[in-house]
This record gives sequence, structure tokens and C-alpha cells, in this order.
Amino acid sequence: MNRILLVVVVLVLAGLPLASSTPEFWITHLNYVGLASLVVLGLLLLTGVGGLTSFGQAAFVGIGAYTTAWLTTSIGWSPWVALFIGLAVTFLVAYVLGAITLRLSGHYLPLGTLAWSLSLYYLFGNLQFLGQYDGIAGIAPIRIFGLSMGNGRYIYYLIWVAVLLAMWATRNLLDSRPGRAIRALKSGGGMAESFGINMANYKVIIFVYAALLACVSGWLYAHMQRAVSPSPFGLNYGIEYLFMAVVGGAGSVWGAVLGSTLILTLKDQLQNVLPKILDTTSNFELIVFGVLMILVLQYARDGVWPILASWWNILTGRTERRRVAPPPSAPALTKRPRPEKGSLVLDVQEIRKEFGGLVAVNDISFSLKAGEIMGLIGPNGAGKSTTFNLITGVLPATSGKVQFLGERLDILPSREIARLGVGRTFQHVQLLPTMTVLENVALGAHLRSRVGVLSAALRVDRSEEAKLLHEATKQLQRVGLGDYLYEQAGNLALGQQRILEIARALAADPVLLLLDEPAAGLRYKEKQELAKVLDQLRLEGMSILLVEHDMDFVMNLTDHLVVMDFGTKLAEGKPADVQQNPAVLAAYLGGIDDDFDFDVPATGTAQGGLA
Ligand SMILES: Nc1ncnc2c1ncn2[C@@H]1O[C@H](COP(=O)(O)OP(=O)(O)OP(=O)(O)O)[C@@H](O)[C@H]1O
Repeated sequence: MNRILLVVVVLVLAGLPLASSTPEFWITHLNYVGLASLVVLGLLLLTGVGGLTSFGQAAFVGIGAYTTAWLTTSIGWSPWVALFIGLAVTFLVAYVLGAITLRLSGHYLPLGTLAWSLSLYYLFGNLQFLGQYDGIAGIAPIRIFGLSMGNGRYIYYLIWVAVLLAMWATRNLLDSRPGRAIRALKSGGGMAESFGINMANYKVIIFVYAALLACVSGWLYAHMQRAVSPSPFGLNYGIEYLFMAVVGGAGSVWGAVLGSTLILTLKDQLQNVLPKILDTTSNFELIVFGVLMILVLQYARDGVWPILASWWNILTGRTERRRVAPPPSAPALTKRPRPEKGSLVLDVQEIRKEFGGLVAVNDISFSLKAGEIMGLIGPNGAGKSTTFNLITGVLPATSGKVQFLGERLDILPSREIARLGVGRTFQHVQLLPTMTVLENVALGAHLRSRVGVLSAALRVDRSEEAKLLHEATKQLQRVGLGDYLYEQAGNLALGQQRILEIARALAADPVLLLLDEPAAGLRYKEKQELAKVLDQLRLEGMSILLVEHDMDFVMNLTDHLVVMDFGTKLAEGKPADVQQNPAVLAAYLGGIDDDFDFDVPATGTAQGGLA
């Protein structure tokens, strides 16, 4: 939606209560839409972006509503103090529930949310001091500078200011350092962990964020209705909020408002119209509602908002404008100290991995020095990827040790290994395809900044964000992807995606770079370019370990080779010596004979090439 339309919508919304001809019903309806939008905005982040399904958001609305109802009626405290306490209570409850339930995966998580949603509902209905199922009545209206918000037309403004602020904060959050991590939750959790990002923390963060928005909605609801009872905080409403998020479209904050408007309006209209058409007072609206839901889920899986947005673009002849200029220059991020050239960086000592009876890696030892490129080669199934995974903490070792700059890697999770200065790429490319190339690489630099959720939501993170984007741009330009900054990563060719992974690993400022088949899928020219970049990194003192099948690439680039076969180390040494080794020749001739190219120069600068 363009800005002019946005301003028109906001002006119409602002003007509606001022016109005395606007029916009271409309105002009340819009108030309910605003209250629901707050809850659904939280779900947008939690379910739409984070992929965590929660049926329990209505219970958090209940915590906000009951806290203020009880504190203002029984103790006589100000609604503003009650809001603060409500937020604190919600924070605590959501944190504890989140820490427990978010560990559950698959369908156990939604089931978990159902369980605590029901528990909280029955708690509201059974506690004597909360009025049991009768609830609490006589709640005073909110007052702002002496002005009572008892009138629906006044609280309307308070509700919609809250909605607009929540939309602004949520949008800001998604476009930031923590936002990138949150956007990785759904499909890139494992990859993000290997860049040092604690994904479990981010799950709890968005869970608490969504609960706090629901709490604000409950607070406003209690003071608008002036009475609370358990029924609006039950499971039915939890499901309805989820519907609103799905129908509106989880990709945009406007989807939350649209989904709430559509569902509440539809429900209301069906309740009015159906009895007249069908000449009966039975609850047929629920059946029609269910059928409509199925149709929406079938034909508009991403929700209605993206469809409306594309119609709007066609109507106005607006095409998507892609930025081309790189982000503005910004001060460089701090770099970690580098080990002296030639000093020991990685020391793998008798590492072993058994899968049941199969010894995939059989007491392998090797070491890597600063400013050295080492290749790990071998026929298919030799154990290269397993060795790689043992070093990167993806797999636990059966025995042996991996030491990096004096620290044990084999006892650390991948997140901690990244923190120490180990960057990696993946054998099967792992990108966030709908995020831009620039954002994907900025994710790699996550640990080099400390911007938190609050400063991101309040948009006070811009100087730090500029540094991160500048660093990401620098790395992309270095690997030759400077023309694709704003392209969606999923649109790149496979070879370019592999290069993007290298830029992302470089953005982490690693001391040791682990590359899993970096040349796979690259064209001749691209391999040459990649070889040049790796050569330059070596000159700068970077240590690189690569697993690769392309023998020309490996022979021309590496200083040192380890050859594996059936999990054991077959040979080790300079490329020129290794390629003369009879055991190596036999292993390759007995396996995939195409792989080993004997006609390569013994030494020389990196050229790259095809096997
Ligand atoms: N998770 C696992 N469970 C059981 N066996 C496994 C597992 N991962 C690997 N293996 C086995 O361990 C051996 C080594 O596999 P690995 O993937 O490390 O070889 P590789 O040299 O990387 O092969 P490629 O070049 O084909 O990727 C193979 O026999 C493989 O089948």
C-alpha cells in the first residue's frame, strides 16, 4: 500500500468518531477490531513469522483484563498502575509458560498451548476473588488528563493509537538485527545457531512479545466493557485470533488489522443476515463461517492481504521498485584479534565417530595453521562430512578431541563454536530464501552487534543497523555479489547461493573458515573468482578448511591435503605429494575414477577449474 492510501485510511479512521452521523454500532465494532488487531499482531510475529502456533493468546488477554479489573475495583489502584502490573504479571507467566512449552516441537506445541489456555480459563472461573464465572463488574473508565474514556468514541482513539504503535514497533522489530533472527526461526533455526544465535531465546522473546500485546488488549477491553467474565478469554477466542492471523496474512502488519476486520465483520453480518435468509434462529452462521474459512485456507494460503496488495499495485500501475544503491557507508564493526601467521589454529586429535557398528571417522588427526588452506578429500562416503560436522559441533564425537586456539570444540554446541570465531558454509545450501541477499549476510554478523528487541522496536538501533548492513555489503562486494544486494536469496542460481554462504560466513569475522563443497554447482569462471577470494583471505591470515570434490580446484588452491577413505586417513601432505601417493591413486581408481584428475600442476597460484 502506498503512503497516500495509508494517510487516507488513518484520516478516515481518525475522523469517524468526530462525525455525529457515524452510528454508535460502527464505533463499537471498530473498537473490537482494534482490540483484536493488537492480539493478532502478536500472533503475526509468533505464528506467521516464527512458525509457533498458539491457541492460547486469549488467556493473556484475560490476564491483562483481570489484573486491571481486580486492582482497580478491589484495591482502588489507578488503571495505569494496573496496566504496568498486568504487563509484569503477563511477562512472568509468558516467560515461564514459554520456557516450558516452546521446547515442545511439532504438534506438541499447539497441544501445549491448548492445555494452558484451558487451565487459565478455568482458573479465572474458579477463583473466588475474581468473581468466579460471574466475573468482576463496575470497572472505572480510564482517565487521561482528567478526561474520562467512558465514552466509546473516546476510548476508540486510545485503542487505535495502541494499534498503530504496535504495528510500528512490530514492523521496526522485523526490520532489524533481532528481526532477522526471528525470521530465521521458521526454516533456518539450525543454520542461525551456527552463527551464534540462540534460537530458543528468540522463541521465548516473541512469545512474551505477543503475550504483552494481548495483555494491553485485555486492559483496554476491561475498561471499555467496564466488566469482565471468563468467557471472552476461553479457547474459542484463542482459535478465532488464530483464524484472524491466517486470513489476514501473516506477512504484513496490515494483515493483522485486515484479518481482525474481516472475521469480526463476517461474524457479525452472518449473525444478522442468516436468520433472515434461512428464517430460523439456529446457529447456522458457525457452519457458513467454517466453510468460508476452508475456502480461504484453500485459495488464499498467504492470507487476503497479499492479494489485495497485488490488486492495488495492478490498479495503480505500480511495479515493485527494487533499491539498487548499496546502504550508506558506516563505521566498520570491531574485528576480533587474529592469531599470528603460521601459529596453530585447529588441532584435531584422534577424532572418532561411530554410527552403531559403522565407524564413519576412525581416529583421524590433523592440524591447520593460521594463513593456511587445507583440503579434506576422499571418495563418496569416506567420512569427510562427518569429520566436518564433528568440528562444527553438529555431531558429538564418540572419542577424540578438537581444539581451536586452545579451546575444546568437541564439547561445545555449534552456537558457542561460532562465538569463538569459526565460520562455516553448508553442503546443502541453507539460506532464508524470502529474505534479501543483504539480510541473509547481515544475519552472519549477528554476534558482532548487541542491538536488542526494545531498541529495535523503538527504532533507536539505526546506527548499529547501518554498521551491520555496511559490513554485509562489503562482504558481498568482496565475493562478487554486489549487484544482488536486494535480490531475494531464493532467486539466485545455486552457485551464487553457495557464494552468498561464504559472504555470510565472512560477515561473522571468523578466524577459521570451514567450507563444505564451496565449488559445487559453480561455473568455470565463478570457480576462478572464488579461488581468488580464498587466496586473498589466506594472504590476510585466514585459516580455511575445505571439503571438496573438484580436484583441480583443491590441487591448485590448498597448501595441505588430508585424504580419507572408509573413515581412515589415507594420506596427508602437500597436494603434489598426495597426488603421487599409490594408496590415494588406488582409492580413487577403485571408487569414482572421474574424480581424481592427475594432470594438474604441482604448485602455483589458485586458478580454479573443472574436474
Ligand atoms: N547420521 C548417520 N547415521 C548413520 N550413518 C551415517 C550418518 N552420517 C553418515 N553416515 C555414514 O558414514 C559414512 C561417511 O559418510 P560421510 O557423509 O561423512 O561421507 P562423505 O565423505 O562426506 O561422503 P560425500 O562425499 O558423499 O558427502 C557413510 O558410510 C555414511 O553412510
